[in-house]
Amino acid sequence: MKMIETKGLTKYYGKSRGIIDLDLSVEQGEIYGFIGPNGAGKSTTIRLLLGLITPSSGQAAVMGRDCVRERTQILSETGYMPSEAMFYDNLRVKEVIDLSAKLHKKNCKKEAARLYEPTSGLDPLMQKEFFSLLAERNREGATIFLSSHVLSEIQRHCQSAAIIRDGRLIVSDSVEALSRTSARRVEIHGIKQPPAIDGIVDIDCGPDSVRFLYQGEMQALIASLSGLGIEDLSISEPDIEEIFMHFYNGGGAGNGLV
Ligand SMILES: Nc1ncnc2c1ncn2[C@@H]1O[C@H](COP(=O)(O)OP(=O)(O)OP(=O)(O)O)[C@@H](O)[C@H]1O
Repeated sequence: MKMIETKGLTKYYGKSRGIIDLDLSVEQGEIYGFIGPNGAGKSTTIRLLLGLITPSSGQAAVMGRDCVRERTQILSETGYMPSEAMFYDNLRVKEVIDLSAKLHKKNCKKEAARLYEPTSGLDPLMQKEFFSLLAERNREGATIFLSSHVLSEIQRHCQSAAIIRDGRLIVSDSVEALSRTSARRVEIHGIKQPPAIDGIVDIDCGPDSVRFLYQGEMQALIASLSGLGIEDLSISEPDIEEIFMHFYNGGGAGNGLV
């Protein structure tokens, strides 16, 4: 069963854009990441899923229930923890999670779906506790929808994810597919400028080294380096933050990774 499904979901606040034409699909039992910068539309989407606001157009369903007509049932079966909950300093993470469940249902183990906007204001130890509790709830059967602007967090804890920017879906896929790229992070010591070939972005020149992202034939890169007096060379996979920054910025919906 689809735990969350939206089709063409759109919300305008007067004339200002909330989200536009959002299609999401979250399977039962997933920990699903929802990634986007500030103002992208993450909270708007969650408020729509909980039926707290009504869409301008399009549909949304949680556990097969319509988010407008069946909002009361959705609220009684879903846990929601907004990021602001973390500002109650004297509550422990577990207490906040359980409180959000108890607000709606006595036995949180039976709870079917949970929506979180969690980690602002959490110190690293609390974050660790938070994610281990989420994993525990997930093992008990809860589907988790985790909204965040921290990509590495999503990469570590989610199976699938959607990336949203300026109110629109950029891409949704398994985290593994989202992290896959042919681009490489290259660091070279002994030169001050990158080699003169195509496919080089994000150049960072040091006094005796240069770092960049390279997308292209490895042979072409190696050939371009010959005779440059290189002392050391390392080639590694870029992390998901770099992939997002350099290969999703400016892309439209449906763009695949490089
Ligand atoms: N009540 C409101 N009235 C008018 N505009 C709003 C309202 N709530 C949100 N917006 C606008 O909708 C857009 C999406 O905001 P939203 O809060 O959903 O983004 P977000 O991704 O959750 O951001 P953040 O990570 O900062 O919480 C923004 O441009 C925001 O200014």
